[in-house]
Amino acid sequence: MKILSAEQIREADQYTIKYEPIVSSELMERAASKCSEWLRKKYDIHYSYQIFCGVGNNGGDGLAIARQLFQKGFDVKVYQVAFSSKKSPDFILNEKRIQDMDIPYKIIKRPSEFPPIKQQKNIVIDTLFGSGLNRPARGLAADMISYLNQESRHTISIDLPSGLFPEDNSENDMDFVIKARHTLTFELPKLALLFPENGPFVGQWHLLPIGLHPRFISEAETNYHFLTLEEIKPLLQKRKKYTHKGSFGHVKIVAGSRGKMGAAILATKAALRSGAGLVTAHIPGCGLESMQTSTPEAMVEENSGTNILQESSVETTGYSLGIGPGIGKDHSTKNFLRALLKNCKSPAVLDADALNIIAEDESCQKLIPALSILTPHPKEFQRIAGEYKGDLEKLQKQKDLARKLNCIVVLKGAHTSICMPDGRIYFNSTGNPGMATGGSGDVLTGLIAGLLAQGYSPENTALIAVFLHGMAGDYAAAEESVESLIASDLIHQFGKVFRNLIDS
Ligand SMILES: NC(=O)C1=CN([C@@H]2O[C@H](COP(=O)(O)OP(=O)(O)OC[C@H]3O[C@@H](n4cnc5c(N)ncnc54)[C@H](O)[C@@H]3O)[C@@H](O)[C@H]2O)[C@@H](O)CC1
Ligand SMILES: Nc1ncnc2c1ncn2[C@@H]1O[C@H](COP(=O)(O)OP(=O)(O)O)[C@@H](O)[C@H]1O
Ligand SMILES: [K+]
Repeated sequence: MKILSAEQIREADQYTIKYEPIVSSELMERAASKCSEWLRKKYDIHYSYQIFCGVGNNGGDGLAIARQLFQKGFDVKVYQVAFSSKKSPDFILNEKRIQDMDIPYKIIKRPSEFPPIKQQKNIVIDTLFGSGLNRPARGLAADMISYLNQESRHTISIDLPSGLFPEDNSENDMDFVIKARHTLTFELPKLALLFPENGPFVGQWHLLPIGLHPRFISEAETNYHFLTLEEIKPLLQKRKKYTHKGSFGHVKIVAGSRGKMGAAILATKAALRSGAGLVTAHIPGCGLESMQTSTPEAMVEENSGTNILQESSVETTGYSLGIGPGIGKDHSTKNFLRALLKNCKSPAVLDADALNIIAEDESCQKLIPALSILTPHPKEFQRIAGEYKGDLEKLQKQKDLARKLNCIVVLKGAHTSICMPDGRIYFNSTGNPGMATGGSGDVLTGLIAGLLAQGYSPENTALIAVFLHGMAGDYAAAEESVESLIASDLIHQFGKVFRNLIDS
């Protein structure tokens, strides 16, 4: 699914109006009815609504939502926040409709007119600004936003939390952005909804399709995508009858040190459960017994080091390598990694301490095979890419790094972003906070290495693995809870994930 800019979304609205064709007020009516349906599904008739409208089309949405809820018998109060006299034509039309009905409607011109916010079974609908915001909120609008943030316990924003720009908020004044519990956004996700720093404003967001013209969307150019099931399903290969273990590649997990063998075991098990034909774990001697006992399906190759990985020759030809979980940063491990990378000619997966080591050693970065997949979490990313001010700058640094190293950079977190060397970025749609638990990254490393071994391109490997990993997290959380989820649970869910994706 594409992520478009505010400008492109405006064009998509206009294109839909012209070529569907549909009059703009009808498009607004359609958008509003998606919102009121969503609200009615979630909140029963005992809930009341206080709807705060600006004077543009976002405010127009608010007026139409108010009318639709009122017609269904809900207790609705509507407020126009008169921060400007320039009302949009569709706002004026909907204002007229509301005034012709018996819906309580007040115009707020100054803060002393702010109404009390009902606390019990009451929803505040925020339609002050949507994608038309062109400067930070000031004056009456800013005061209204502060007041609602202070008084309302249950705010739902339409299209965007008012005050938030759809992409770049680096120059915004975040004191004057609505803090919503839910954001109902139209048709396509906006970049700002995917940034962790905007989480407190956006709350949980939901996509409501409003039937923008598919031709415009399919022809629109963008570097940003939202990764959904529809994109992933066609990428998956079904196993053929006359295949054998040699058909599914050989993974080598290079991982572990004393006290951190769990990382190696999790990555190895994940590689096995990803469907790789063979998996070998290259580990320090201290891990031999635990690995063989916990994971009898894997072969073990003992490093010359007892407690850490140190210089020894490792065969890399014919393997998909997953390097880094739990290896530490000992001087001898650094030398080992350098020699390993020098030797390795095909794309590998680099994670955890492998990334921390290359972060400190620029010359080592040049040894990373082209189209390798790097999987830093935000702290590891900062070590390699340097400091950044906000999430937009972080994204730019991610692009710079992917281009510089000619690698795929998977920046982990909620909505993990996957950046290709040419600058395309995919944001993941699966996963949940239950996955913020030690070892879940190691599982991802094993899964990526396992898919890579089976012949998926590095690009498709990264997309599929991140999506499946999150899906496994969602299944695990649904079966147990986000609180109790541990990394091994993810591996246990791989079976169900594959079955649902490939066989369905
Ligand atoms: N036909 C359409 O184009 C559709 C538009 N829709 C809604 O329309 C919204 C966009 O509407 P608009 O473009 O009218 O803009 P908004 O309603 O988002 O913004 C309101 C107006 O306020 C002004 N403004 C911007 N920043 C301001 C500030 N800081 N202080 C004071 N005034 C400011 C702008 O000139 C803008 O016209 C979308 O977010 C969506 O909610 C939906 O109804 C779907 C259909
Ligand atoms: N809040 C969250 N929502 C979705 N996914 C998350 C969240 N927090 C963490 N994850 C996922 O869990 C994994 C954590 O990886 P990482 O930080 O490397 O853990 P570890 O090093 O302990 O294995 C990543 O794949 C990340 O995307
Ligand atoms: K809004």
